Amino acid sequence: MHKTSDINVVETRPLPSPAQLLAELPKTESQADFITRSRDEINRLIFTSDRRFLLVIGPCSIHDVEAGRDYARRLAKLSAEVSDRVMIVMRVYFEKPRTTVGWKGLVMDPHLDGSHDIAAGLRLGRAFLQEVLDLGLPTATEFLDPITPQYIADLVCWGAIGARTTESQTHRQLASGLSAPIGFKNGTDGGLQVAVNAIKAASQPQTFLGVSIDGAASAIVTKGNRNCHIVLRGGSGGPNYSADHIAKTEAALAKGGLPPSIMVDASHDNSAKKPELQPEVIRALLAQIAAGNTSIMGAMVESNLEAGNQAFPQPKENLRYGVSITDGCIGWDTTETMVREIHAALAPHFA
Ligand SMILES: O=C[C@H](O)[C@H](O)COP(=O)(O)O
Ligand SMILES: C=C(OP(=O)(O)O)C(=O)O
Repeated sequence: MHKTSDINVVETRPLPSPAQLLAELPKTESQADFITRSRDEINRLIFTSDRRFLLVIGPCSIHDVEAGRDYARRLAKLSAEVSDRVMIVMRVYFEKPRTTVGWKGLVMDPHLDGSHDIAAGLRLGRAFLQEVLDLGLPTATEFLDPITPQYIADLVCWGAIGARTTESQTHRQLASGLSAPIGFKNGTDGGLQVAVNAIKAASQPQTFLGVSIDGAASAIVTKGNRNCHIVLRGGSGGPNYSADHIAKTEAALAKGGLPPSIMVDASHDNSAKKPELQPEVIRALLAQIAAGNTSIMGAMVESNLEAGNQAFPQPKENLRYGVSITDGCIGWDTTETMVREIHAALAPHFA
């Protein structure tokens, strides 16, 4: 008989079940309290008239947990300094969507050598999220693989569905069952409607295929996640954070029956992938807020210990410490200056 399946499959490697990993690295009671409080606070900033600014900031991806730890410690201090007006949430991104191919993140390839030791990646990711939470920093991540959330989503305070997957039914269904607030990026072509449709789909009950906490193939039945919003990240036609773009986004949200709540990603196509332009994007947003805008509730910034990025793959021993191996970031000095600038600019709203 002709073989008709697994023709292109080389190997199927068993993974621990989500329950096994959760038992190995259990969440503490204080982490659970902190996650719940952080999610509530994020939802207040997204959906109420609370004027604190939600800033999702951190490396494009975590590839070296030692550098990630160093970054998180610095960010925790900075966060405490500005917390009366700015709520800082750290980007702890472990899964990278690729335009074609490339390193897919710490969960998929933790040893950075193409060995794709996913079990080790999930373990490393879960442990690192706990370290960040223990520093008093809420965590943000992108959900890409539909099974990964079972292993880590209980430790995530805010999640993103990326520009390449906002239109995917699989990701909308997934978001409908997630417990954290979720930001849907606009499409890579700049299209807003895909994000509006995604927010609507994710808010509804859904049934889809997934794995249970014990790792068994299951039908997952969700209630719908009502805590979703749009993230503007620019597109192939250019940036989309100008007052005119914000007004168009407000109109698209209103037409979809959604509240006017917008996060702007200062990176990606909003800075033409030139990381050093991110502070200018943030300044433009602050100017709109100063002029009376109330729909811009927060921003996203890609920041690391050192500015820029470095080529990858390359031998691990040649990698420069604290430099992104995915998209370019602003460095720590610029980060501090920019965050303090946001804090100062918001003073009039808290007088
Ligand atoms: O944020 C990261 C990247 O923009 C995203 O993963 C796509 O990367 P790529 O176009 O280099 O594959
Ligand atoms: C991949 C990312 O963004 P986008 O989906 O907007 O390209 C990201 O924020 O890391």
